[in-house]
Order: sequence, then structure tokens, then C-alpha cells
Amino acid sequence: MRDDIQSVLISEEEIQEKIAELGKELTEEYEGRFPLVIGILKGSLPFMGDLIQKINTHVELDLMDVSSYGNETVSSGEVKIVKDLNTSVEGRDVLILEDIIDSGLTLSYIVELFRYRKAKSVKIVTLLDKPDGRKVDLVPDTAGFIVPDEFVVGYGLDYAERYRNLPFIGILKPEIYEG
Ligand SMILES: O=P(O)(O)OC[C@H]1O[C@H](OP(=O)(O)OP(=O)(O)O)[C@H](O)[C@@H]1O
Ligand code: HPA
Ligand SMILES: [Mg+2]
Repeated sequence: MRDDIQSVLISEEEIQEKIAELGKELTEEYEGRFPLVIGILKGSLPFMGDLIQKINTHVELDLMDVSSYGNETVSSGEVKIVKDLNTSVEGRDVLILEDIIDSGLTLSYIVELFRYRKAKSVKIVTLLDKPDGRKVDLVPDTAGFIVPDEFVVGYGLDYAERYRNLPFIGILKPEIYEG
């Protein structure tokens, strides 16, 4: 699996350091507010798993599965809800956790949906932001790292469902997806 990686973009240590920082900020922000923390499957799983342990106040968790990439490296543009929330967002402080914002299509769809469902507040925290990939105007409230316009994998991010279990963020050798 690691032989398929051309270079490591963000190391395991850098990721964990950033998560500790984010956890501290979020603890202060959400102290006493009991936010609904929503992870977007499947990519956000490692980030969510690590980050929630660094948030030192009560939170409620839920998961939503949306998909627009299939097995491709470019978004289809069509966002499908594969699994909806179990919890109502109405009147709640919602904290959305994402692994990456690329075209912005996935999150703009979700944010609009949560506003329509009358969330009290919606905050977006993403581990990675790829601003050069943007197709719609969407700015996260917090981004851990800015990444270049390349297809990245690891720490939740997949190519054709693989590499999610790498503990770092890397760039795949082009021959893996070109041929
Ligand atoms: O800003 P965008 O261009 O919409 O891309 C970002 C979204 O794409 C990926 O999810 P994907 O649909 O591949 O599902 P997955 O998390 O299960 O891999 C990623 O996890 C984000 O949710
Ligand atoms: O660069 C990426 N890598 C993996 N999944 C993604 N989904 C959007 N962008 C990416
Ligand atoms: Mg994916």
C-alpha cells in the first residue's frame, strides 16, 4: 500500500498536532452548548474519531453519508444522500466535520439542507482545504491545512475505496489512477 505513495504531504505528527489545537479551540467555543457534531462518511471517520477525543465538553454525535465521487478522482457534481442523520438539526448548534473540501459541492449541498432544516448555527471544520478545486463559493470556518490541486489520499481520504487507513496524507503515484 505505501509503495503506491509518491510523497507524504502531511505527516502523522503534523495531523495529530493540528487536531490537538483544533480540539482546544472547539472546547472553548462549544463549552455548555451541547453541539451536534456531524461527520460526513466515510472520509471524515479518522478525523472525527481523533478530534472528538480532544473536545473536552459534552457533544452529541451523528453521521451522514453522501457521495459524489464514486471511484473517480473528479466529482460527478451530483450529491447523493446515502444515509441521512438519525437526529433532527432543528434548533441545534451543528458542527460539521469533513476530511476535505475540494469542489465544495458536497458541503454546499449539506449546509443548505441544514439551513432548510432550521439548524440554529452551522460551523464547518475541515482537515484539508483545496481552494484551487472550488466550483462553488464555499469557505470553511476552519481548515487544518491547505493542500495543492492534486488528488490526495490517506487519513480517511480514498482512491477507489483504498488508502483510507494510512495515518498520513500523501500524493498517489499518477500511474495508480492513470493506468
Ligand atoms: O468538495 P467536494 O468536491 O464535494 O469533495 C469533498 C468530498 O468528497 C469526498 O467524499 P466522497 O464523496 O468521495 O465520499 P467518501 O468520503 O466516502 O470517500 C470527501 O470526503 C468530501 O466529502
Ligand atoms: O483529493 C482528494 N482525494 C480523495 N478524495 C477526494 N475528494 C475530493 N477531493 C479528494
Ligand atoms: Mg471518496
